[in-house]
Amino acid sequence: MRPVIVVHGGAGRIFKEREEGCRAGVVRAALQGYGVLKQGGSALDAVEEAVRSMEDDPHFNAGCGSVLNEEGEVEMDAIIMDGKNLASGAVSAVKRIANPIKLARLVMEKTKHMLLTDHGARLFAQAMGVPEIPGEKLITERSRERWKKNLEPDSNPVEFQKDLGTVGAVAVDSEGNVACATSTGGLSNKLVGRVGDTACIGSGGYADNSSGATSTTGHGESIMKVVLARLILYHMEQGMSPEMAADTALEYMKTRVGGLGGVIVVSSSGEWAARFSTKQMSWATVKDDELHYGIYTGERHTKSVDEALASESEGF
Ligand SMILES: CC(C)C[C@H](NC(=O)C[C@H](N)C(=O)O)C(=O)O
Repeated sequence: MRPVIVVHGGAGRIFKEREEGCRAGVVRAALQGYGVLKQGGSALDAVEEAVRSMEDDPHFNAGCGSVLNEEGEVEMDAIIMDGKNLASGAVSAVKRIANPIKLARLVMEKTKHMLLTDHGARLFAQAMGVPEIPGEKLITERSRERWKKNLEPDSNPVEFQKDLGTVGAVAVDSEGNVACATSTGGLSNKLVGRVGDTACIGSGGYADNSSGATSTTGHGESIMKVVLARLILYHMEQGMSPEMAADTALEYMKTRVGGLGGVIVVSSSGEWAARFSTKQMSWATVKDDELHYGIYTGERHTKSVDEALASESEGF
């Protein structure tokens, strides 16, 4: 089996100033995840690495760069899932850690549970020796400015949720195992304690070797209503291609509950798709040593991995 990785850096509107940073960020994440797969690493290791890379990148709404809740704090959700045995781990409303995706993986591997939240997740992180960092380290100038602007009485709630950047990855490895990972700061100026789709199995992501893996982004409450990630895999089980399944599920979410979003999909046989009903979604994929990436509908750049790695080391 030839390995494949697909990543996204969030759906919605991406403002011009952030476009290049997003393209570079998803490309870097895809190349890093692919590097893991090429060295014989598992799909699980690859999606964790790709998501970790984007959590560390302040251009995205995950880890450093997360949006703030109504009280001006970062609260993050993340999930990881192994298509081999349907094991998964998630955390919700976690604060003051650099990489929620790593904590989600620890929940999967070191507990009998699947989702830990807030205070309990914090105790678990301490027990696992995950360092606590000052909350300010996760807050960028951009997210602070956005939060302040959203608090103004004449602010427009539609503008609140533009240009965010949730992150996710799906992969299939050389043994044919699939995995997914998703991480987010959620929605801007959300209520304290709001948990979105990202932490919820079947909504923010799902992975099953018998069909494939998917990671989602978009309006979380809509994604949860239609259980978007699992819905896509259901359509694939019924015989649809990843692209058709993604489009059908996104269309259903739009017509049934008026929600917009984006998804990345890989099938166990290595077919992939990156589809969205929003204006934009940053995405990148590597298959057969070829990198593809884009942001707008119909935009697709292609480079060989060698060429991409060379421009990476020159600073992209
Ligand atoms: C408004 C949307 C289109 C922007 C998108 N947000 C999420 O994916 C949030 C995540 N699903 C949640 O609800 O917690 C983004 O961050 O790019």
